[in-house]
Order: sequence, then structure tokens, then C-alpha cells
Amino acid sequence: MQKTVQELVTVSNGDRDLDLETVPERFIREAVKEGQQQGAEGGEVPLVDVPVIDLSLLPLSHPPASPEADAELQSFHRALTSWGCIQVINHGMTDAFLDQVREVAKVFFSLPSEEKRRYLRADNGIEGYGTDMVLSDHQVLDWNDRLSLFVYPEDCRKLEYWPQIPETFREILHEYTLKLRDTVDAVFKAMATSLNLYSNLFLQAFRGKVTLIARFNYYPQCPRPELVYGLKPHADGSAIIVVLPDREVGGLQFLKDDNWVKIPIIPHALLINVGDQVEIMSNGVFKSPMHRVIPSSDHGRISLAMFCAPDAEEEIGPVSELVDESRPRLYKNVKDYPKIYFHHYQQGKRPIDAVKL
Ligand SMILES: O=C(O)CCC(=O)C(=O)O
Ligand SMILES: [Fe+2]
Repeated sequence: MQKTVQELVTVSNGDRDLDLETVPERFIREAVKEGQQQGAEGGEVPLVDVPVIDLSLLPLSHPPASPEADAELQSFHRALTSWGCIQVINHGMTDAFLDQVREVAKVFFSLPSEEKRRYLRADNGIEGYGTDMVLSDHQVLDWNDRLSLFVYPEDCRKLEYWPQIPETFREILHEYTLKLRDTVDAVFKAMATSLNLYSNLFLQAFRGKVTLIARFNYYPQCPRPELVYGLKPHADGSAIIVVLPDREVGGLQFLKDDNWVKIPIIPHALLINVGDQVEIMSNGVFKSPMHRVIPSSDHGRISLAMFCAPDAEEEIGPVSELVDESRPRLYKNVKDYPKIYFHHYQQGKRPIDAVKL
């Protein structure tokens, strides 16, 4: 396999000591190469608050038990219909546990290359350690290395890709997965409740079968962040995505009303995005937001994204309760949306447009 980004930047003394002074051509954004990048792209991106939702207050069925629960449900609904993104607090995981999850990821990415390469992704595989998938010679590469693992259901796990160092990696990822299962169930129930539908609607549509894929992202420090993307602008292809962002280093940006904005770091909140599959199922009521990551010039950044999706065998489509004369059906029914997603993403298109009616 080609060098990882981390190998390219030749870190000699911790994260701060970068030998690389220029960014290799393959990472340079198309717009920069074509001389089209506008001032704002390289300049300041404003900081805008993302709605903060207290998960412990969200009612999981009708009717909300208290005025507070009702108010929280309204905020949740507003956030998902406008932003498609929330920061969740009181999600049931302690600060110390989230820091442990971050720590095992940090230790893994700090291991020598030879050790990490024991978990290298196969050429045409999804799981394992590696870089942006190289699909064509002209593809602009993301300034990002990642470790992707199927984590749920448990019988899908391929332990040969699960790091053995640090020793606690497997156990902590297992525990995080089980806790997140509860979190995503609660979010799906609150979504349905906020739409005045019965709370198990999404989970039943998935026939109780959800899959979780963990993606540990590492964005090494970059000498010219304004020339590259840590992750190119994209919306996520799953149903919902739960991100544990870096505690200190920002970089995640969202497209809000056609402008890129930064969001504040809330160290122990989980960031939850609507993915394309929930946009489709909600007939466009909930929005799958465009987002991107810009690396930092001073520090490496680590995040853990958990992609939660129905089984690829399940057909999904707008739920009938959300289709009527005033809101005609906007999307086709689809099976194996991730396949459609990757096919269109590779071509630089927005995948959800391919299933619009
Ligand atoms: O690194 C982040 O904060 C976001 C990651 C992300 O958007 C993704 O993995 O799809
Ligand atoms: Fe994403």
C-alpha cells in the first residue's frame, strides 16, 4: 500500500515536529489547482453553535412526561430539520470513559508503522487500517488515515483487524459499542416520537437489525491546511452517525445555509448527524448535512465516527406516514444504499441525488 499520511509527514519527535514542508500534489484540492478557491475558503470560517440536546430529557414515547421533556423534544426536532446535527449531553457515558476511548485510539495511532500495518486494509476491503481509498489516478486524496472496524452485531467482527496494542483496545471498543447501541436506540425512538409517530417506527423498519461500523480517523498536522481536506465535503451514507470528536483540536465544519461554519468543541458531548438513510426514510423532513474536516497546522486530530445503518438486505424508503398530498414522496425505495453511495461518491456526486424522484 502507498504511504499513509502519517508516514508522509515523518514525525520525528511527537506530533509537533513536522519535516514535511510542502503538501504533495495528490492532496491539493481541485479548486486550489484550478485557481478557483475564494478568499473565504482559506480565510476565517465563523464559529456557530450546534443545538445541544440533553438525551436524558428526551422522551422516548408519547406523550412527553413533562414540559421540560416536551421542550427538549421540540429543540431536537428543530435541530434535525434545520441542521441535521446535534451535540448530545447526558448520554449515559462518563467523561472518564470517553477519555479512555480517546486514549486507546491515540495510543494506536502513535504506534510504529510496522505495528499498525499488521492491521492493514485489504486492497478492495473496507475494514482495517489505511488511507483514503484510491479509486482513480486523478482522485484528490484526503489528509486522513483511518482504522475501520465492523463492531456490531458481534458475529460480524473480524478480530484480525482489531489492534492488540494497547491491550485494552478491544475491551474498550466493545464496551463503547454496547453503550452506543443504547444511545442510537434512544435517538431513533426520539426521532419517531418527535414526528408524532410511534416510537419504534425506525427500529421496526430496520427489523431490529442495525449494524455499527467504527471509523477511527487520524488527521496528521498539515503544513498547509488551506490547500487540502482532512475529509472532503460529504454527507454520511448511513442512518445516523455518532462522532466522538477530538477533545482539543477542532476542524469539523458544516455547510449551513450555503456557508461553511465551525462548531464548538464540547469535550464530553457526542455529536450526532442525520445520515442519508434517515433523510430518505423521513421523506426529507430530517436533513443529512454536508460536512468536511480541515486538518490543523499545529496538531494531529483524532475522532471516532460510528456509522449506524440498517442491514444492507433491508429495503428502505420514505415511511408511509410521512408521505401525503402536501408532502409527496421525494425518494425511491432502495436496498443496499451504501453500495449506491460509494458508486456516486467516487464520481464526485452527492449520492442521495441518485435516489431522488
Ligand atoms: O472527524 C470528524 O470529526 C468527522 C468524521 C466524519 O465526518 C466521518 O468520518 O464521516
Ligand atoms: Fe462524515
